[in-house]
Amino acid sequence: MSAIRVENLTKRFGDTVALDDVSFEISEGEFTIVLGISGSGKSTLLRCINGLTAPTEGQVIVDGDPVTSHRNDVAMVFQQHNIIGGMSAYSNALSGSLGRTDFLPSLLRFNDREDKLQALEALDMVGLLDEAEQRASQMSGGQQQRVGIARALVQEPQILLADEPVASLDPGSAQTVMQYLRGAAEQEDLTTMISLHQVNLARQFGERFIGLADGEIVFDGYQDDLTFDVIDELYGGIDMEEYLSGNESDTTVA
Ligand SMILES: Nc1ncnc2c1ncn2[C@@H]1O[C@H](COP(=O)(O)OP(=O)(O)OP(=O)(O)O)[C@@H](O)[C@H]1O
Repeated sequence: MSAIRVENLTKRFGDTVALDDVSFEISEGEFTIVLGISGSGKSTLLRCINGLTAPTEGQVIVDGDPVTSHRNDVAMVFQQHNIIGGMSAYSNALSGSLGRTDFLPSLLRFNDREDKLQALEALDMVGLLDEAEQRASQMSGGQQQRVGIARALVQEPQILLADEPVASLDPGSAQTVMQYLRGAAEQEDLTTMISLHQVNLARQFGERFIGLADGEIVFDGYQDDLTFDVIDELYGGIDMEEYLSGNESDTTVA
């Protein structure tokens, strides 16, 4: 059974067609990167998959069930780190356990030893165990994003979505965050979908790629199929000379 099945998904915002009859299936454990220029529909697609946005037509099936609202087994990491600056990295990670159960029971679970261990394990997985006590607001953008990933992991998702998780980071931090994301996804055997602006990072870390343009799928394939011609078609103005010269870390295209 596919982990995610998107069936004839269309999303309109007034006259704007953000997604236009999009269909694909993602197998369990696949690490997929969604590519496309700004406005191509990447965020809308991810938001429909985790139930934050309701489709106009079509549906998303997760683990055999149609998505009708937000699901706790689908975790999302956002571009803006969405963590609480005044709390420690550890407390932020631990708060991921709140989404797992109803509010009151989850509050009572807040002190569960198991949850605490899990928060520490998740911080370890993103390389921040030594910084567990540090206040999130005092951490770098990349570290804060890793805290966000740790919190998502504590949620115990089956599916991990990340909407441009490294868009606001410098190239080095972006690389590090992607390394931890891929590593955690592999370790936890998560089905993962990430939207990215950076083609170089996509090629480096992606397994499967879905390319969107004007809300339609224009590419769906694996590493070997993602040729420069495909990238050029997706992004048009990308500076391929710079890309091929190895100065890839700044190849942000949208
Ligand atoms: N809540 C909304 N209300 C109105 N229009 C929207 C809304 N959300 C998205 N859109 C429009 O839908 C289209 C797709 O937007 P979306 O954010 O999904 O693209 P994207 O590829 O994620 O872009 P970016 O990379 O800039 O985040 C755009 O034209 C956008 O303006």
